[in-house]
Amino acid sequence: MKISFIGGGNMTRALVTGLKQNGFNTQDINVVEPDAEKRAQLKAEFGVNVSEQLPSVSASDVIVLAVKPQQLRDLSIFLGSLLSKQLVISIAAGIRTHDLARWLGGYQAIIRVMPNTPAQIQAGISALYAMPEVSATQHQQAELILSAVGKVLWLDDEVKMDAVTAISGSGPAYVFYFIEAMQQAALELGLSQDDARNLSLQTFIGASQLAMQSDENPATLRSQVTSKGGTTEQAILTLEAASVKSAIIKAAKAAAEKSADLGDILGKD
Ligand SMILES: NC(=O)C1=CN([C@@H]2O[C@H](COP(=O)(O)OP(=O)(O)OC[C@H]3O[C@@H](n4cnc5c(N)ncnc54)[C@H](O)[C@@H]3O)[C@@H](O)[C@H]2O)C=CC1
Ligand SMILES: O=C(O)[C@@H]1CCC=N1
Repeated sequence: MKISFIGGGNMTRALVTGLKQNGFNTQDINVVEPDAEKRAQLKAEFGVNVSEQLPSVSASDVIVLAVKPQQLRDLSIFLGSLLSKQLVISIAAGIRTHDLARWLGGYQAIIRVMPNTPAQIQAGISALYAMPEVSATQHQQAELILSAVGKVLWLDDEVKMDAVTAISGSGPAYVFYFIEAMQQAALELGLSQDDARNLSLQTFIGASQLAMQSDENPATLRSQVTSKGGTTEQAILTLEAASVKSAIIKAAKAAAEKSADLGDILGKD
């Protein structure tokens, strides 16, 4: 299977890293990227083919659209004439498949995907939504690519993509934000950089794995850490007083709303 990525930025790098680590032949990957420095870096780092020219994608079985949502329309209007039988995968936040199909001149072999950056260590999770016209083989092609870099779930309703974007697409940023705060606290409490990093990250990994493997819900697991009159209780009381949980919920809802807005606004053209 030959894959072309259009846009050689953060998410393409994450996907290509994961695919390479999983044994995918990078000679079968082509990246179209206007920035010469990025092209040279991608070629040197991954051994992929790179091009400045969009027509280079015609020879691929799968074309992954990995440009910013705001860049997708202009690109798609040109891309439409180059398509014959390829599967088009769009990872752009917010952009709905029927708008993309319209920009591509009525081309409907489209799967919309929301991946996330842990794909680069094959620990991603991607949600996929296929237009009804997508063939069984094309479903398998998309699943093969995305399952090489993490877990995969299919959505039956494209509307859910806004929620997925807010949770797993943007989610790594919320987790890194929390880790930043934990590390800063560790430093302010007098620990070294190394100890701050190790203690924070191993705590995140350990707690996540425990939550994954346990039958208990996170609130119960939290209560098992929280001794009455103890240290955790003081921390949780402080978090509650600062409305941290409701701020996180509000943040995710703002992300979902932004995804829907991008679809509404950019889809008008
Ligand atoms: N970064 C993330 O965590 C995630 C991003 N996404 C989506 O992936 C897409 C790309 O995001 P990033 O990689 O973060 O953005 P980015 O800005 O890092 O990469 C976009 C790349 O596209 C290139 N580009 C611009 N116009 C182009 C054109 N006409 N032809 C070819 N390449 C062109 C730019 O030079 C840039 O290198 C976005 O639509 C975003 O919504 C989806 C899931 C997660
Ligand atoms: O921030 C963004 O718009 C993209 C989509 C999900 C993660 N990054």
